[in-house]
Amino acid sequence: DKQHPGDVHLEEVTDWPGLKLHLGQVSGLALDPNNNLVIFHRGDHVWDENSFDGNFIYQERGIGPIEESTILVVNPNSSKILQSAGKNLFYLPHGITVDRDGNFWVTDVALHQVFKLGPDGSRIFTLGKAFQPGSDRVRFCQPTDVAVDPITGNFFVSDGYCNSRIMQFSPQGMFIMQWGEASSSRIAKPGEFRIPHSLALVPDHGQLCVADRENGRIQCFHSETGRFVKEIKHTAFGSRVFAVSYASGGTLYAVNGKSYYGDSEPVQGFAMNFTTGEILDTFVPVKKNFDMPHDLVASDDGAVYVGDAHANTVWKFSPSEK
Ligand SMILES: O=C(N[C@@H](O)C(=O)O)c1ccccc1
Repeated sequence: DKQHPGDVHLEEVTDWPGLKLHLGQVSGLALDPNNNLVIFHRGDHVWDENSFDGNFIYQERGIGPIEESTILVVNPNSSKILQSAGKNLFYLPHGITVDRDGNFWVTDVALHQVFKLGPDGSRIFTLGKAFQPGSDRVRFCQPTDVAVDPITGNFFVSDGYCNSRIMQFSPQGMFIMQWGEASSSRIAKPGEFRIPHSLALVPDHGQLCVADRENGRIQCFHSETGRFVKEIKHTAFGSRVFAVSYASGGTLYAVNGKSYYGDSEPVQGFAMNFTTGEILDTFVPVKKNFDMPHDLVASDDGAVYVGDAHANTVWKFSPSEK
């Protein structure tokens, strides 16, 4: 394909100024219609083992929302901050996407809500009941990501750490349909999830791909019907796949994660041929290591950005001749 022929290798842009951005836990990355990088981070808030009780109720409501800008729009080369938004709105940012009109769509796992913000960062609407986890049509449970169909304007929500479903809504936020169920046995079947963690629309194939995190696999579905199309899974993924991203041109990108029982697979980025699923390339930073790469976004010009929720860093990778 045009952007990732076999003889190209992604290498870290080691002098990218974005490495110097002062960020909290980086939970989500997106690209806006001008191909600027959008970073969603947690400022001085962290998600750790004390953040929630056994019923997924956020325990740190008293500290209030993050006061600093949680949404930064930066120049992809100079990393100059072009816009700051998302002040005093969020408690635990998670996923982000920007639609073709420049609206920001985000999830907050503490609020259990999905927000649509206008291009200026103003709140347009929210779905979900603040701080109230649930699994009906008006409540989420730690929703993880949003994807917006550029043709229909319908949007999808991956819900979530404590649910196992993908929900589809109309452009105005009316529930349309949902699919998915929890993986019950060790062998996960198609359409089952163990933390649907990240979404990637593949518009040229009419598909929505999901990072099925704890099943260590990517599942792709027909976006209009929810019908299972295929699974992409590799031994090299190890036990957890955190994020997936698709840039027009046929390449699907993903990052895996350390597993609890420390299996041997290294934590790295993957570039795959979307059609065949084969791994075309893997990539890691040059100096620092990935700690918990949490999201990634691939741009049509071949650059790939990885955000790390423990290293509090965003890395930039670009294709170079092998
Ligand atoms: O997965 C976790 N966090 C990341 O995904 C994230 O920070 O979004 C997590 C799980 C248990 C306890 C604390 C954090």
